[in-house]
Order: sequence, then C-alpha cells, then structure tokens
Amino acid sequence: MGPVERAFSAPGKALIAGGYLVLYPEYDSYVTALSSRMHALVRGQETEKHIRKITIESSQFAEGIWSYDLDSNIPFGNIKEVHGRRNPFLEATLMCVLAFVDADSRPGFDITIRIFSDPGYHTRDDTTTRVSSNGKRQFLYHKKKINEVAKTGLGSSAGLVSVVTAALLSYFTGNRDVDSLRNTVHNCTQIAHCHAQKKIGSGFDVAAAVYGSIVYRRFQPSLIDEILKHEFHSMQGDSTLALDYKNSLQSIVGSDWHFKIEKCALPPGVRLVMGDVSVGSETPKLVSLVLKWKQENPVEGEKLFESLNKANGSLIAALSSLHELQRANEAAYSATLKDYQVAMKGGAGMAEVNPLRRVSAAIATVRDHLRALTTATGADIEPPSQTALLDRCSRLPGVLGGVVPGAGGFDAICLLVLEDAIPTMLQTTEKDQSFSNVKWLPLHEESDGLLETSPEDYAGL
Ligand SMILES: Nc1ncnc2c1ncn2[C@@H]1O[C@H](COP(=O)(O)OP(=O)(O)O)[C@@H](O)[C@H]1O
Ligand SMILES: C[C@@](O)(CCOP(=O)(O)OP(=O)(O)O)CC(=O)O
Repeated sequence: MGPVERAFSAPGKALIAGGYLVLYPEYDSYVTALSSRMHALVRGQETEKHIRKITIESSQFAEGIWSYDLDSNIPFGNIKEVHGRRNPFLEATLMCVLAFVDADSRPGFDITIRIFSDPGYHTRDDTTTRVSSNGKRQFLYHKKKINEVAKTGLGSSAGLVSVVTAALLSYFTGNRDVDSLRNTVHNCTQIAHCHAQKKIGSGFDVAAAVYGSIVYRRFQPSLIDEILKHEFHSMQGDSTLALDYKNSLQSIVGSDWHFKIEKCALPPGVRLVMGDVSVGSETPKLVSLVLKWKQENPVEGEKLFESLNKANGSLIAALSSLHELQRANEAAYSATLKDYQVAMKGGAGMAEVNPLRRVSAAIATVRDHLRALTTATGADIEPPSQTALLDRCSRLPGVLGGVVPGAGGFDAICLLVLEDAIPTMLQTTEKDQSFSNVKWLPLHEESDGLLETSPEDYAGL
C-alpha cells in the first residue's frame, strides 16, 4: 500500500439549551455546531511489522509534537511519548483506536497526523497568523504550550479526539466515507474522551463534533462504565487484560447506544452570535455545586429540572416550527422576520401570534428557571451581571434573546439574532459603553459535523 493522505475536520459547540439536564439520559438538549473547527491531516504508510510509529504535530503551540514509537512486543505498543510529553487526550485516542482496529495483528505503520485548530478555540492574544498556500485556511500560532493558552470553551478536546480518531480509523480501515465511519468515530471518541477526562461526561461536545448541530439526549453512562475501569498501563503489560479490553471495546463500539442525535439547525434568517465576556471572574466548579444541591434536595431539584426541561422543550419546538413555516410558505416566513424586526424598532405593532415571539418567550422562560437554579444552588449559572447584559441584548432590534451557554458563568453569552439585524446590532453595541466588556466572536452556526476536507487546503502551513 502506498502512502495515504487524508484530512478531516469537526466543529466546536455551543450548548444553547440543556445545561445540567443533559447529564441525565431523560432530557433533551439543543446543541449548535460552530464554524470554528478542529482539523487533522493524516499521512501514513505501511512498514515492516516491527515498526509502529505515530507522530502527532500541533505546531500552532510550543512543543506541540508528540511522537509515539510503539513497541511491537507489547499489547497496543506501550503508548509512551518519546520526549516524556503527556497529552492524555492523544494517549487515550491511540489506545482506543489501536485496540479497536486490532493494530497488533496488522502490518507495521508510520503515521503522521498534523492538527490545526481554527481561531475560535483559543485566545487571539499573543499570536501570529499563517495562511495556507491556497488561501483557504488561516490559523493562529501561539508562543505558549497548548495547556498554557486560554480556551474559549468551544470544546477543543472533543474536536481533537474526534478528528484524530477519524484520521486513524480511516487509515487503518481504508474507509474514507465519513458517513459510514461516523457512528464508529463517535463511539470510540466518547470512550477515549472519557478515559482522558477520567469521568463520564454528558458527551454532548463529542456528539456535536461528530454529528453537528443536534437535539441530543445522552447515552446511559452504564454502557461504558466497565470499560473505563481498565487501567491503560496495566493492560499494556498484560496480554490477557489487553485482550479483554479489545474484545469489550469492539463489542461496545459496535453496539447500539440508544441515544438521541436528531440533526437540527437554527431556522433560516436566524443567526447565532457569541460574545466573549471579560469581567475577570473565575467560574468555580458549577457542575459539582448543582449535582450536590440536586442530591440534597431531591424533591425541589426534580421540580426545577422538570420546569426547566419543559421550557427547553418549548424553545426546541418553537425553533422547529419556524422551519415548518418557512417550508410551508416562504413569503409568509420572510414577512414574519420583517414584522418582528420592525416592531422591535418601535415601528408598527407586531402580530400577537408572530411565531418568533414563541422563541423569545421560551428563551425568557428558560432563563427564569436558570436564575432559579442559580439562586437555589449558589452556582453562578446566570449571575446578576450576565442577567443585566442579556436583558440589554434582548432589547436590541432583531435579537430574539440570549443565554449564558453550557454550564453558565461569567465568560460568554450566546444570542439568537435575525440575520438582517446583525450589522446594526454590532454598530449599536460598539458605541454603547454598557457593552464594553463584550467582544463579539467571528463565529456562526455551521451545522455540519465531521467532514472530510481537502489535504491541499493545509499546504504551506
Ligand atoms: N490543538 C490542539 N493540539 C493538541 N492538543 C490539544 C489541542 N486542543 C486541545 N488539546 C488537548 O485538549 C486539552 C484541553 O482539553 P479540555 O481541558 O477538556 O478543554 P476543552 O473544554 O476545550 O475540551 C489540552 O490540554 C490538550 O491536551
Ligand atoms: C453543565 C454541563 O451540562 C454543560 C457544560 O457545558 P460547557 O459548554 O459550559 O462546558 P465544557 O464541558 O467546559 O466545554 C456539563 C456537561 O454536560 O458535561
């Protein structure tokens, strides 16, 4: 087999509705995939059986190279980086994929994967920009190491593990058809991501990286509970444990996870706008505060979660009904958008039944419950400074409403805005001191999940 070169990319995410609830398999969440994507360019070739090399380069960061010279006498090759550099996400990915494809029984390989991450994932501070030879890709180069550069919360590790998994699976299986690889990439990525994080999260970030914008309902954590108990280093020294891991992994990855991944996208003419909020406050461990409160207050907790779930459901339904309206009667739909914008500018009164009102009303109700959760738990999910900011944003013409995405906190806000109103909104907020803490990010929804991309787009980088 000659050298193989392929590239894959996967999006970052914003959790618009379903924070905390998404941790439980009984609730739906609404996750938007973003235009900022993580990329992996893989080049690999077969070698003699005793050679097994995987090198991963992430040259946008200092010391961003991880070389694994795998030992062909040890199950999965003893995954130790040659310079002693740790990247738990890469180590877990290699372990899962090498076990899944049974790399020990294959010919040797020499694989290089180059990682690129779009500007949205990390701070722009202290960076230089490089553009690919064909001008199609542009990346920021940082002076610091990956774990020293500030993140923006788009889910860099989920993107990284997804694209590296896709790249390796594609190399080993010879399959480059993303759609037929998608479920395998997803299941392997969830397991590797949980291994690296040493916990079973809700997995919405991985699901969005692989499937794109989705209404998501998580898998039962018990599905992967047992396999996560396997200790990497003990397996590598013990072929019985390694065989057991490989068999369990193959059977779990190949099974039906019974989770919900319903493709979605914001309605036409409605855009997602993300704002980076710099108030310099730390967001402490919000998740543990909420889960502790829920455990200690089961009755009140259940009631609040149920109300929040109902409001999330209304928002999801309201967004979906806009799609239906647009499909059924395009002209009426455009009139609806216009009517909403004119009314907010103080023009003619908007029809009581304007369906966009259902969206803004649902967002307002979601926020009411998130504030109740904030008060009840003491976790800064929608702290008062964010309430004031979101309220101001909601009064701007063409803004349907906004939330603090994901777990909440001080760092970001996420608005739904009519596309035509965005230029005026940007101008207005630039002049207004009360928005001086907000930096609008050059991001929007792009609902695609994992995609194959063209290797030429990364030439010259
Ligand atoms: N571009 C990248 N190149 C190499 N490793 C990366 C990259 N992006 C993320 N990672 C890995 O993921 C880790 C960050 O993961 P995490 O703290 O879970 O953040 P996030 O919430 O963005 O996923 C980094 O320390 C690094 O190990
Ligand atoms: C609270 C949560 O339900 C949502 C957190 O979403 P964010 O997007 O805020 O967070 P990161 O995991 O840091 O990327 C926890 C979870 O689902 O894992």
